[in-house]
Amino acid sequence: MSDITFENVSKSYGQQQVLSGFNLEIACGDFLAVVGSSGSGKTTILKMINALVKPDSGRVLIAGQDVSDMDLVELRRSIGYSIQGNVLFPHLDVFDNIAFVLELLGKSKQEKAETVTRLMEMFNLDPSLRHRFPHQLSGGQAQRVGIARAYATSPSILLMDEPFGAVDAITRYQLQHELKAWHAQANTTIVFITHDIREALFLGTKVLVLDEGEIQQYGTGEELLAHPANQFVADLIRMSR
Ligand SMILES: Nc1ncnc2c1ncn2[C@@H]1O[C@H](COP(=O)(O)OP(=O)(O)OP(=O)(O)O)[C@@H](O)[C@H]1O
Repeated sequence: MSDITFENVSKSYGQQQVLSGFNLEIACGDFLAVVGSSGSGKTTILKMINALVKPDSGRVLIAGQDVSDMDLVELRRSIGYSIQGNVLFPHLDVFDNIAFVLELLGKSKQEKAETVTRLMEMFNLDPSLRHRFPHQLSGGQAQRVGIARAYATSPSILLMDEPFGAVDAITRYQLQHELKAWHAQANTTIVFITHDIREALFLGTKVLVLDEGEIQQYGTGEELLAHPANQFVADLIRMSR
């Protein structure tokens, strides 16, 4: 497991400043749910952790090491990345989608088979789905395959950008419960982006409320519910009821 630190990070896209002097400490093994309005900088923060976006100034550290000094292949291997919607390779079946990175790493046939079997069990995918193609899966199954693929190398950090945004309410509910139960017994730090404060409060061991690149509140769900730091957080929580 690794802790993640943002140290005085600033980021602009052209004229638009998204983050300015941003500081954040994410502890090992936490499930951090980041919630905030559209355009508040959530995805920018997430992508800085796996160096898809680079800060203009300041540093992002994983276990004390600046990500910009790390080997990109190593870095991305140690960080799983799961995003919303249709992310599977359409021409590969479930097995090959999940085994994709293992194949790149040159793992043996047996190792791939064992890992895929374990991951399918872990993420509640029936073995009969092994040779289905993405278009033959339900939205929930496809999302589970996407998460299994992101977790194929047993990364110590899993980044999830609205992974349940594209599925129906019942599937979303199931996936939320499965993910929460799985995290409770996994040695993985999760950073999970959502628009939904209810989802954030349910899943997060910590919740970060963001607005226009500024942290409005950072604490446990209980802390947010009992002591909203400002009107923005109070309004957000009112919406969840
Ligand atoms: N590559 C880019 N080029 C230019 N502007 C960008 C780029 N990426 C993001 N932005 C802008 O930066 C701001 C923050 O974007 P970001 O994706 O981090 O927000 P977000 O909170 O994840 O939004 P959403 O919830 O809508 O996905 C937005 O105004 C967005 O339009």
